[in-house]
Amino acid sequence: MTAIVQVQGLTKRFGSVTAVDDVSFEIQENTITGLLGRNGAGKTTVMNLLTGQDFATRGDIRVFGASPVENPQVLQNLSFIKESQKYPDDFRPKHVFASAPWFFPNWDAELAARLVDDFRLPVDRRIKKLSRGQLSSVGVIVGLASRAPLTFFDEPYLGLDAVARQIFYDRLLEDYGEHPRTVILSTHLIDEVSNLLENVLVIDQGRIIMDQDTESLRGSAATVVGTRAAVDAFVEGREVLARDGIGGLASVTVTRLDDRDRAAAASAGLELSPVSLQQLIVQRTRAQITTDDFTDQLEEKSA
Ligand SMILES: Nc1ncnc2c1ncn2[C@@H]1O[C@H](COP(=O)(O)OP(=O)(O)OP(=O)(O)O)[C@@H](O)[C@H]1O
Repeated sequence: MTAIVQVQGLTKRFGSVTAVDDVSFEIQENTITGLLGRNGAGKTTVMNLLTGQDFATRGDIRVFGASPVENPQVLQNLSFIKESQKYPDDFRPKHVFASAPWFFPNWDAELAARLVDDFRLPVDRRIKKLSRGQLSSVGVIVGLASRAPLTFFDEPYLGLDAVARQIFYDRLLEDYGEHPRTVILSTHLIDEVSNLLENVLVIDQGRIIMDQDTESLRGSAATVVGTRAAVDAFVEGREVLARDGIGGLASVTVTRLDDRDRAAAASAGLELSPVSLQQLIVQRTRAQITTDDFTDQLEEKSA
């Protein structure tokens, strides 16, 4: 495995706001990674830093082994698709696609044409007149057809309808299968993309709170359902991510169940159900907040 992105002790401050707080991580070549987190968590800031669009306050970033800042060798291998992309005033989608080969050496015009059909994009209409979803599809087409060795999608599909989003996921997977590359995707639609993602990086308040492959993450927790007494007895002493219940029934999400635990749950008459990636991330993010609050309170008390 080759690390395409290597980040060490990265911090970005905007005045008194610490948007990225001393984070370190790596992203391996030819993988699809989800950069996930709540609003304002720091995702766009991380992407801006990795693509050389902003300067770090502190820390080290290596992309293809070098700093991305003003580095054409690195930048020509990147494609960064973001919601706030600006185009010249009189540009139409056909102008975007015609100029793309200048920026992207691997540009595939045939793929772009196929995607234009898939998304039913009016290529002759001025960009300013496009609907929200049509504008997003311009970005998605550029991101896919550019076939950049390292592609960033930052919330690429605002306004895209469910059919168009599914087309994006399907085409990304197909094309990635034929032309492997490294993709970093930031999104709030975690369950929709969960089958796409091989790794997840979860950022919260500027810190990485999860850096894991999706497979092991999925297997890391399960929800135990049954009578309250049996569930309580089973989960005692375990790490609990979430609790729910009604009347005499309880539903508790716990981590790290091995085969023996699963057999014990079955013989206690309990049901185990898998936890979706979205549930897991929401629960872990909440657990982190609670732990942070608790630590803050302790620090305040001891001050
Ligand atoms: N130029 C700036 N000046 C001041 N604060 C900023 C600036 N850019 C970002 N921030 C702050 O940094 C934090 C991280 O912002 P960022 O845009 O990276 O979050 P995000 O995870 O992409 O959020 P969202 O999911 O809402 O798009 C936020 O608190 C934001 O308000």
